Amino acid sequence: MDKKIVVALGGNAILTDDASAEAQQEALRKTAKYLVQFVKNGDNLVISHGNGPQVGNLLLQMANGSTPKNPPMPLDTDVAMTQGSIGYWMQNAMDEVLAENDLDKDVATIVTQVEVSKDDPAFADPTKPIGPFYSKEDADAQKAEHPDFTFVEDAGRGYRRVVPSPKPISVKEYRVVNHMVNDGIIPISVGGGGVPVVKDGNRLVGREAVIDKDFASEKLAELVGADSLIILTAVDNIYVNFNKPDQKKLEHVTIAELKKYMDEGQFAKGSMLPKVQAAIEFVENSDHGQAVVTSLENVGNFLSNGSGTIITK
Ligand SMILES: Nc1ncnc2c1ncn2[C@@H]1O[C@H](COP(=O)(O)OP(=O)(O)O)[C@@H](O)[C@H]1O
Ligand SMILES: NC(=O)OP(=O)(O)O
Repeated sequence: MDKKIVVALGGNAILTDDASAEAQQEALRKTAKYLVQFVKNGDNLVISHGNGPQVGNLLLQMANGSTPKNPPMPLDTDVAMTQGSIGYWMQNAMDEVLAENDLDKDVATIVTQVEVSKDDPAFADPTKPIGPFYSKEDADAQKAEHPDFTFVEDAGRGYRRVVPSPKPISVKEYRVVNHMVNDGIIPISVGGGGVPVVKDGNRLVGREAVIDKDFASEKLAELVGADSLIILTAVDNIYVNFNKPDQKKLEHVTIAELKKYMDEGQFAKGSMLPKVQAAIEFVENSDHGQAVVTSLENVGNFLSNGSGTIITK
């Protein structure tokens, strides 16, 4: 009750297999029905979300339709555009579900800039998958057309374009987010990991990259002094020996235990590993905070009986 919580939404909260606006809005209406349970519980929500599929699709759309007079926009601007579109869908869905539940609350999206280092080694080593999956042949054909693009095989599901993903240092608008949440408003912030910017004197200059939304959510949770960082994904729990006959669900786990499992290589790079790293960082850097990894569908159980993976000091 009355806790400040940052909830990071995974890909399945927005996009299933249909990338139309209508289908994503429908998915977000379902998501909002789960999120409203936190509001009913008396928690003060800050919502964040990913944008990997959407920002990659936007780049493709712009590449296909661009002319010299109507040029494609750079990736930092594309991240801001997806913050706007997904934020609009999300706040619209939340408004509807809050009204259905007779909850008088405002929801608003903040275009959020996230500071990164210009020297982050990630700029020279693209790792963040965006956009659609390709067959090997299609990825090779794209590479021939755009030699500067990098494609990698993504967890046995096909090939995807990858872009740099620098680590967040700070969230420019965190005080705005904090004012809003302290005033009872539900902010949607660091969407798509936030717009990557580097400091140049008084200017913040956009950089072409996509920040991991779990890391950006962690940084925001730290900066607003959240009680919990809740990472919602497609599984109810983190597992050790995931998808093996002897897989074991983690329920209450300390950061020391989680680090040991991480060192054993239990968490897949690019999927569960960043969530585990973000959870550890939040718990380590906050006085009293806990991190939770669970699914949207399990939010009710988490609130009633604490089911999910709960990470504490
Ligand atoms: N050890 C693990 N425990 C639980 N899930 C894991 C583990 N390793 C990999 N995963 C996979 O990671 C997925 C979450 O990552 P991903 O789909 O990239 O996240 P997001 O929800 O942010 O889009 C889970 O749905 C699961 O399939
Ligand atoms: N920016 C980001 O982390 O997006 P996804 O979660 O969709 O990959």
